[in-house]
Amino acid sequence: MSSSCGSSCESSSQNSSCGSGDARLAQQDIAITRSLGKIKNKILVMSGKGGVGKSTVAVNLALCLAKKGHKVGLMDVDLHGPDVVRMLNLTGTLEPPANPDDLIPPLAFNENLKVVSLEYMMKDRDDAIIWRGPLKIQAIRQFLADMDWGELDYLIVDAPPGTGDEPLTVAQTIPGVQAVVVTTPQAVALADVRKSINFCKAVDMPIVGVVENMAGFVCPHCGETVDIFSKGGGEETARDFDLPFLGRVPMDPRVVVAGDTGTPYLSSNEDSPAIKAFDAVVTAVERRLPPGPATVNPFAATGCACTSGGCGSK
Ligand SMILES: Nc1ncnc2c1ncn2[C@@H]1O[C@H](COP(=O)(O)OP(=O)(O)OP(=O)(O)O)[C@@H](O)[C@H]1O
Repeated sequence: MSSSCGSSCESSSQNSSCGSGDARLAQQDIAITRSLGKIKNKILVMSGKGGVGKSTVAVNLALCLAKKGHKVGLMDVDLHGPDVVRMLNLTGTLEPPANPDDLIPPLAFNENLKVVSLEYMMKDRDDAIIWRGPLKIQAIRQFLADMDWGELDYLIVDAPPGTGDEPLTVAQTIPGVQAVVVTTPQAVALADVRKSINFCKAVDMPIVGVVENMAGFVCPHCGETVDIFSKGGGEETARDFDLPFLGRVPMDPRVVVAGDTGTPYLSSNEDSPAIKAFDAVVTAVERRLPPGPATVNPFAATGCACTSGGCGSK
């Protein structure tokens, strides 16, 4: 990647003490704005707690939007557990451009979906990244500056759980980014999701809405729903914070198999409760963030970005 400051800056932070640090950051900000300039909607998928299905939601959100004909980018900034490449069974590598000053084209999953993962920075898939915050921040910024996304309706960013360096960097670096918050319905996850919501408020990142994942298991034999992780907590939290509830996705063993084998469930044409649920979530996202001109804060002017006018949310 075309870093302009060489290795002496590698351990620098956003507030670098390197003599040319401020100028370099300003230059990088310009590069990021240019790289993301033709993207209408940027969505950070985040969760308070690990393992609630954030990457699954990010991947399926991207796939479903692409399936509906939108131009979509998917970026995995989970340095410690990048799963997107595996979930999509992407085998290619990022090719450096012929001219080092040119931007790097992301991998194409299909004609509507482009993908980039920080996993491509690792020599070996099983290598562990052992980096402190400043390096992570710099890596994400560099990736944002160097990618050639072109025109997109949606850029979906998958960040690690919690409110650490990665989501913070995304929130502070990507202009107009908005959050989709994923949770499971049980109390321990909900306690953490409230932190995520408060994080969004603190960094002034609008929230598109809350998704409740793993919301009940539909028995394939009798069709009865078993609420393994309790019920309705995500919707209740959304209501408590006056946020749109985007929908609930049930547990489905096929989602696990799909993620493990890299054969995305959403690209199948099955008519299952999980697929219908993902579809409903995507429709809710499309309604709140139409693939038209970008809006920086859809909640600021009218209190509600819902184009149907019927959601009742603030
Ligand atoms: N609706 C679902 N039904 C069944 N399994 C699911 C569902 N959603 C996610 N999973 C499974 O749960 C596991 C964790 O999901 P995922 O990796 O998406 O979570 P995460 O929140 O991104 O995790 P991490 O904290 O590691 O980033 C995966 O095996 C995934 O296939």
